[in-house]
Amino acid sequence: MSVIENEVPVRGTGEVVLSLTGINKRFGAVQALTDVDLTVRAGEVVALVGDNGAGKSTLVKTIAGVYQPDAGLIEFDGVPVTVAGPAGAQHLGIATVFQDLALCDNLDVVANLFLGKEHHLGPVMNEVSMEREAWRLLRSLSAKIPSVRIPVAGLSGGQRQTVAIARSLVGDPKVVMLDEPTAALGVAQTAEVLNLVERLREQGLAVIMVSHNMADVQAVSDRIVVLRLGRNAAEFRTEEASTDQLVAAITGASDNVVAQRAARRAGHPEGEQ
Ligand SMILES: Nc1ncnc2c1ncn2[C@@H]1O[C@H](COP(=O)(O)OP(=O)(O)OP(=O)(O)O)[C@@H](O)[C@H]1O
Repeated sequence: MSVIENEVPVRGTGEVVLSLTGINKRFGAVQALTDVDLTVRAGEVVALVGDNGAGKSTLVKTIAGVYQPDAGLIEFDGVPVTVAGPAGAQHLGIATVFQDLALCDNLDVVANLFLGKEHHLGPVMNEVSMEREAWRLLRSLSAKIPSVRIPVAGLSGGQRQTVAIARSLVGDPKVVMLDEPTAALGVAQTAEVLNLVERLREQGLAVIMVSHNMADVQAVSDRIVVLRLGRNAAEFRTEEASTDQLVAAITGASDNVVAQRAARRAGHPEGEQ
């Protein structure tokens, strides 16, 4: 098995890649999202947090093209876009790793990575090219996968998450959304997955990570966006947010001076209050 050099494309960091303004989404009588704003830059990890029912999944699915917003603006690379279905999201360069990972247990790592996007050489699949690309992707994530020719059923939870994240990189996206990537993982595997998130940031990707785990969020994100009852409740620079402040913002006990100041500070340059 050949291992080629680790070519990792690094994009310009700091530019706004994805921007959502005033997003609204209603399901029948339920107003799931009300005037939600979200911005993600290249080389930035934004954690999306909130209690059950806060609207995180609805927002992720709206960005992923699964739902169409009732109102609001989505801009990708500064251009207003309509994310017309999951294929439209993929075409724009928005990849999503959903919680169920949607891996085919009986297929090997290579087959899972390129499911539906197989490389062809004339009428036959180009296994050599796919295997080479599989190793390149896994190495770009510093992933610990022993072989790309074993069925994913034999992999650990962390390795399965690794394969799902590597698969999201096929097609060279600019935005990667991770829905609860460490749910149900042990301590070591969680650390492994958080390392992958760091690698995504290093590659200049804009990363949105949904998580209930405040320790994970604080370990790996640059910014934390809190949703509550379908609205923006607070936003923090991660290094400025204490766990107490986060919990207060999530639960709604944030209508106190400390959390409001933190939220204001996150939205303004230093010294500008
Ligand atoms: N397809 C749907 N049909 C009807 N209501 C929905 C649908 N999807 C979400 N909702 C409702 O929208 C609101 C937001 O739900 P959402 O799943 O986005 O929250 P969440 O923050 O992801 O919660 P969790 O952490 O439990 O996954 C909830 O009141 C939910 O019941």
